[in-house]
Amino acid sequence: MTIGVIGGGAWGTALAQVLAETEHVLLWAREPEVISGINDAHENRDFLPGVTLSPRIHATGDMGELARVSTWLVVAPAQHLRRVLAASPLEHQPTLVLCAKGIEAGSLLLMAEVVADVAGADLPVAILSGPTFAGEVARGLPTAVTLACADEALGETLTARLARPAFRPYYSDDVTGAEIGGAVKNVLAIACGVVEGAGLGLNARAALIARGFAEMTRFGLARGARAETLAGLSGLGDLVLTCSSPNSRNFTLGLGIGRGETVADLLAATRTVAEGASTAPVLVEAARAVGVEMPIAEGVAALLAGAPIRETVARLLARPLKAE
Ligand SMILES: NC(=O)c1ccc[n+]([C@@H]2O[C@H](COP(=O)([O-])OP(=O)(O)OC[C@H]3O[C@@H](n4cnc5c(N)ncnc54)[C@H](O)[C@@H]3O)[C@@H](O)[C@H]2O)c1
Ligand SMILES: O=P(O)(O)OC[C@H](O)CO
Repeated sequence: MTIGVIGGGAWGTALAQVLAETEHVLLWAREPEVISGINDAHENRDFLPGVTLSPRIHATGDMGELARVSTWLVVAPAQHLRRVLAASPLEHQPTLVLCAKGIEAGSLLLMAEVVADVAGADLPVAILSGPTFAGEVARGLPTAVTLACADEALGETLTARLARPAFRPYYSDDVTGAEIGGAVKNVLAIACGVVEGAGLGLNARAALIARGFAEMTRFGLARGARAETLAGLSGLGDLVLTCSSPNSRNFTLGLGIGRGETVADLLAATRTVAEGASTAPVLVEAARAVGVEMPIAEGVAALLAGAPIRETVARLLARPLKAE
């Protein structure tokens, strides 16, 4: 085995498939049926059905096996990252490439900050983020991502290591910017889904994307991100993708809310994760903590808590007029 992946959801499986073009991949998954499906039938029917997986991917439920490889792509959902890492053999000092998009509830920490909290700041960490629907990546369709790492030499090594003919990472040293773009776009995708589901029109969706991007930028700058990172693949690139397609789980959650379904029913009906649902209230709290206004994110958090759509939209439109 040459490289590890933690998390056998759609994204962990798609990344394993891309890496397996040239490497042997050890994939840790939680679900016994995912492990046996990958090893015996070369398919992850639960989270990425319809894709024949490389025989170079070996799935395991034993975290201890990860000690055999020194680089791990960590693809557990944001709210589970801390617990999953705490159970892993971190004492072997692996290099971690973090692939979840979110902010931890309670601590308000970004993913790299969670790692520093769990394992100490010395562990080498990078962020992989960008416009990446798992199904497209797994099918080998052209995709570009941001690979952010504060250590330039390591970042460039990882960029070269993860690149494949149709999978193109761009290096950045702005870890915070890459993290914030990915976390915030999920919340805005829910808003765009609501607009679609409630039939509020394409003008409204374009306004949400543009004003949502302004919110992302204000929050990012306040947290030390750079504007050009937020305007790149991991920010604006992913925002445009996720806000314009029902292939997005976050957009689809919003679509259901917009059509009048309850959030509880929508979340109960799926095993897949819509990170924006847990990120929205956390983002609102994190923005308040740095004195940044995020009215769209607040609207999404209110809708997720059960506020009526009509009132939430009216509140957004009634805000004082201001300069763009
Ligand atoms: N699917 C994509 O297209 C895509 C693309 C880029 C980034 N991401 C990000 O990758 C992360 C993982 O998403 P995904 O799409 O692979 O997941 P998924 O929705 O396909 O599957 C859910 C995942 O959550 C895991 N899970 C559920 N309960 C858990 C628990 N208690 N502890 C640990 N893990 C648990 C499951 O094992 C499974 O791996 C998310 O942060 C997501 O935003 C996803
Ligand atoms: O399906 P979503 O909404 O989780 O989006 C998947 C990826 O993050 C798109 O880049």
